[in-house]
Amino acid sequence: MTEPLVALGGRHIAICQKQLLKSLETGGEGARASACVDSARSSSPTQIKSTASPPETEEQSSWTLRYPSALEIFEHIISASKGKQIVMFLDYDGTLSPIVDDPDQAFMSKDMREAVRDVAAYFPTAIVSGRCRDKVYNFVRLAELYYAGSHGMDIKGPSKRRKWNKGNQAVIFQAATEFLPMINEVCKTLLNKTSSIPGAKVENNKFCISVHFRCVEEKRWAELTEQVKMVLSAYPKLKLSRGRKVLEIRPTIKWDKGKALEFLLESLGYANSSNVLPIYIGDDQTDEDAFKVLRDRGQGFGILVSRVAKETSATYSLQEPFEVKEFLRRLVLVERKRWLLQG
Ligand SMILES: O=P(O)(O)OC[C@H]1O[C@H](O[C@H]2O[C@H](CO)[C@@H](O)[C@H](O)[C@H]2O)[C@H](O)[C@@H](O)[C@@H]1O
Repeated sequence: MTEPLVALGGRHIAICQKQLLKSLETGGEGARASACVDSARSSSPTQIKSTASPPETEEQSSWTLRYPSALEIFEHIISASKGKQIVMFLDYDGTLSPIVDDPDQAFMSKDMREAVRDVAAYFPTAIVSGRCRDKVYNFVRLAELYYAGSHGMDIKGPSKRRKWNKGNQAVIFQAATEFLPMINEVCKTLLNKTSSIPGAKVENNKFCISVHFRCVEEKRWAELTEQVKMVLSAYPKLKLSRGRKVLEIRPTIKWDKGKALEFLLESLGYANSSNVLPIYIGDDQTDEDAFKVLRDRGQGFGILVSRVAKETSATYSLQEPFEVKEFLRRLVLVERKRWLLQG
């Protein structure tokens, strides 16, 4: 199992995750409870006005002790990757692009695109998103990546040739095609039922649907949730979960971002390999399925992007997309150096 590290005053100490959780029991519980209370509101602050970091609370520092910054323990990640092929999995919203009010305006920066392009030159790289695959492709626009849209239910290989693929443009996996008519029908009904709630937005993500409430007055959140639940009561084959100020509707099939990660590792020939180090970076509830898969495999690292303390199955953390970019850049620098040294 890949051993996590804890950063203490700049020093890094390998520590068993269970011991650490036990030693932090009191602080951990507090973090869990308040993370729950604050989830909808603070898991996704509407706008962050200042770039200055507020002083760290006790809760926050015990959380970063449990889930150290992937930038601080960077050298540990590098030594764990020696002799192994890193495979990079990246969520989109809140990971590569900052969270914004309008989902259609969630662009990634030019710098971030460059960082992802560089990473993909050295490591097989996949975007795993709740969005519909075409939409997330239009934001990222890199043909050398794998794309898993609709929370991993719609996977396509790179159209640009890399040494680990055959330039296969065909859709390589769709887990929920029989749900398409149902999703379209529910989408229409939801558009109609939520039209009286200002700010509500229904997004058709092909095999799933997002109902956004980021721009809805807080006093109407419950009403919107009730409307959605009412519509869904006629569709027992669809389930509801919650993301960052969004209600996510998905088929009840046993397929999620974790399954997509396993599917992609298998497609790359790493199903039972110990020579692989998968790294999954994500910020949202649906990314937890992928973090759990890595934890259960005892392989690789899940990195949660969050400014606030949250219960997670990830091993490490990063605070925001800017830090994700730094992490990707540093990985590329190290790999470039390795290649140069190998001649
Ligand atoms: O798996 P992801 O790539 O993280 O997608 C999850 C959802 O992300 C988008 O919504 C979130 O980002 C929006 C733009 O910043 C924001 O306005 C919204 O409040 C967030 O929940 C996307 O629009 C959804 O379809 C995805 O399911």
